[in-house]
Amino acid sequence: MRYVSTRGEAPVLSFSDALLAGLARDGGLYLPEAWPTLSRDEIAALAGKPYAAVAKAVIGPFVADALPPRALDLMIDDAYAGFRHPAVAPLTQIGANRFILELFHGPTLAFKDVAMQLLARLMDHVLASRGNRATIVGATSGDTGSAAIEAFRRSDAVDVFILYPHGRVSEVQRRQMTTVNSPSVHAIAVEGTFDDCQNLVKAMFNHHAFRDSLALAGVNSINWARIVAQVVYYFYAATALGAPHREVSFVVPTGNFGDILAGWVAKKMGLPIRDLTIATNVNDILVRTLDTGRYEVKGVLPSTSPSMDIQISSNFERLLFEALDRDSAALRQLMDSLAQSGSFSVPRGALAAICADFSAARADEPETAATIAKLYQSTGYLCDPHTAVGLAVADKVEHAAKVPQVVLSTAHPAKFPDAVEAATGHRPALPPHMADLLTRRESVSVLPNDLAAIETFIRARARIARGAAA
Ligand SMILES: Cc1ncc(COP(=O)(O)O)c(C=O)c1O
Ligand SMILES: N[C@@H](CCOP(=O)(O)O)C(=O)O
Repeated sequence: MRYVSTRGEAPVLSFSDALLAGLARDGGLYLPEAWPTLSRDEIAALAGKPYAAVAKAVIGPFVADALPPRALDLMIDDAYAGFRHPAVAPLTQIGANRFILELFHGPTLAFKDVAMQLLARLMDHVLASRGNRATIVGATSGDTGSAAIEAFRRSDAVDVFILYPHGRVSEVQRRQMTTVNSPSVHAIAVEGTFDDCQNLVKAMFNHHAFRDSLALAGVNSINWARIVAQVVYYFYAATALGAPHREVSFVVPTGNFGDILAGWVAKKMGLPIRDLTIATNVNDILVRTLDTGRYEVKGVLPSTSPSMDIQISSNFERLLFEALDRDSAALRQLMDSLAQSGSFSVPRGALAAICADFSAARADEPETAATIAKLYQSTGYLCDPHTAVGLAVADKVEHAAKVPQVVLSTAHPAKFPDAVEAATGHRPALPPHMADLLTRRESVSVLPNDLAAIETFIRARARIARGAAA
């Protein structure tokens, strides 16, 4: 399988090269040259299989010619062995035909662990086989950063620099990033929003001299391997609920558009998904885009679901590329307009294609709090505010009653205890492995939203730049 850039001006790469490249050199995002499919029988055979077995079947075609199958299998087994729930991603029924897919049983209590645990093993494997090192730079609104730090902190092959928006993540999220106490891990609080952090990371990748001298690698969903690992749980959940003999719908709390894009990829691979619903908080650029055809960035509003306080929804570029029938020149025009004016209009045909596959709705702050409270009062189930956005939106969208509707639960409620306690009066406790998190010593560098300042900071600390332990 080969990988092409959405912008059409970067080299076509193998899986391993795309894995290490992160952002394409033309500023675009990699995706496969063609979509592999699973037959109805192959999908049916996944029902009831352990999570790791489903992962091997789904991820295998994307890496086929890049890694020996046995190596991939071992990495997948190892990645999911440490999850706190034996099912890795269990389904909980909360209504007649409504289910919550719990994706927060990994080490840092958010869905990011599902992909990041595998990504770290894949990267270590490829770097070791080449005798290389890398410098990871990532942007986070709270969860990608903690998941990446946890997954990579014991790796000798990488240094990790994570940029997060100063004062805009929960205390638990911040402490997960700032209390690691490892010389190869650096938490950087940027005076700005998540969008600023993501723009800085992309700017570092687009600064080729800097990128090459530090061997930059990306762990955000700009990295294709992140998306492909997230495709797995759509197959896992849907086959548990009757696919391929029955269609299933998904509602996905959305910010950077990676998670729901993975659902769309599952559909391209043959999984019978009826509806894919984008659920946003008040940062509703995607809802506005589907409603009006105009993708228009506005200021980021802080919310109780801070991980989705995002306006520039990076992976929407991959969907647009597909909706434009892979016309890179047309895509580049839209991205140029975004860079210059903060907006673009989605061409009519592309918008129709997108709306055929996706619906979208937003939940505001009172709706989110009311949803957490209502679910707790009626069932005793505590959900986090991001999951609550999904649940609130699930109530708003038209839904075929015979089709199971799965709402992705993207974080553990204990990551956002203030919002959960305000809504229910109950403060969720951290699991035992994190019980002392709030008393650990923090180490963080606060830096301005300034590319030169961030690059100077990273260059001074990255072992590759210092020529150390190469
Ligand atoms: C808890 C949580 N829920 C939902 C999302 C949205 O996911 P995506 O950015 O893939 O759309 C994020 C961040 O990405 C998150 O951390
Ligand atoms: N919500 C995310 C934002 C970054 O998303 P990614 O999927 O592109 O890594 C976070 O928690 O950091």
